[in-house]
Amino acid sequence: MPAAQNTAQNAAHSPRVTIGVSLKMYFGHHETLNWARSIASLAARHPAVTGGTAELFVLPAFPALVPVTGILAGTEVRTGAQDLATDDSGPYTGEVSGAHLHEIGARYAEVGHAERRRLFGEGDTVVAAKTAAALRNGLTPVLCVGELDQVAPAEAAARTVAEAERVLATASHEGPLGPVVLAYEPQWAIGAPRPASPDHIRTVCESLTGWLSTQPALAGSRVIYGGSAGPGLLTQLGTGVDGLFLGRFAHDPAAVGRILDETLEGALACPTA
Ligand SMILES: O=C(CO)COP(=O)(O)O
Repeated sequence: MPAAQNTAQNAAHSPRVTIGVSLKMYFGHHETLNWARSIASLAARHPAVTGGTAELFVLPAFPALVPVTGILAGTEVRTGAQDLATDDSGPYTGEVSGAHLHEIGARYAEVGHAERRRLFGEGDTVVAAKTAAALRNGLTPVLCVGELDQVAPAEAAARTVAEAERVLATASHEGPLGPVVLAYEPQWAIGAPRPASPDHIRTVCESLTGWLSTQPALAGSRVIYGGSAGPGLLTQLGTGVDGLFLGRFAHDPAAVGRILDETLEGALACPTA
């Protein structure tokens, strides 16, 4: 397909910027619902969302998924879970299956976050099994990848592409792959005062995008950056990344509004097919 036609099709079918928010375990229940109401009202009127320049997804805690999905119904904002089980039903105390999540309206499931790897001992095998569980249940995996220690951008890119390749190759043994959101989150930049440098982020995200372009089974995937991301970063990044994965800096809905404003500024482009 000629490049111009391909670009035109992307513009027609996929929003240019993907903005995800994980609330982690920061908010109580009522705080979560109030935040979701603010995001619903923002999304209903913000031209980036209503005009399709930005797509927004939010990942609340499990108990808030049903009410938050209800609050956001009628907007273009989708919801998802911060985790899911490797299996679809059975004796797995405390777990929530992908089938259950899809049934209640979730459309995304986060897997492989650094906090789950570090605090809950999840390794590549579990992350791959959860990725496969999301895909077979109609959920888009938000697969977090990223180097542990701060290293040079080229080394970070090599490690991160290798991680994505490893996890997705293992997931492919369980079933067909499909579009994923690859969330590049350098582990050292999570919960930090500031994000990785724009040069670092661009180098790694462009490598991930380049690798994805060689993987037809993952066509339609996106590459977003997370790790102390907030207002101003998209503008600094310009091209080379498909969006952001927000944590603390989305707690103030006004900050989400400022980030959506940035998606309208025109300097951003979507390099991912
Ligand atoms: O881990 C993150 C998103 O999943 C990033 O969190 P912070 O932006 O709070 O560092």
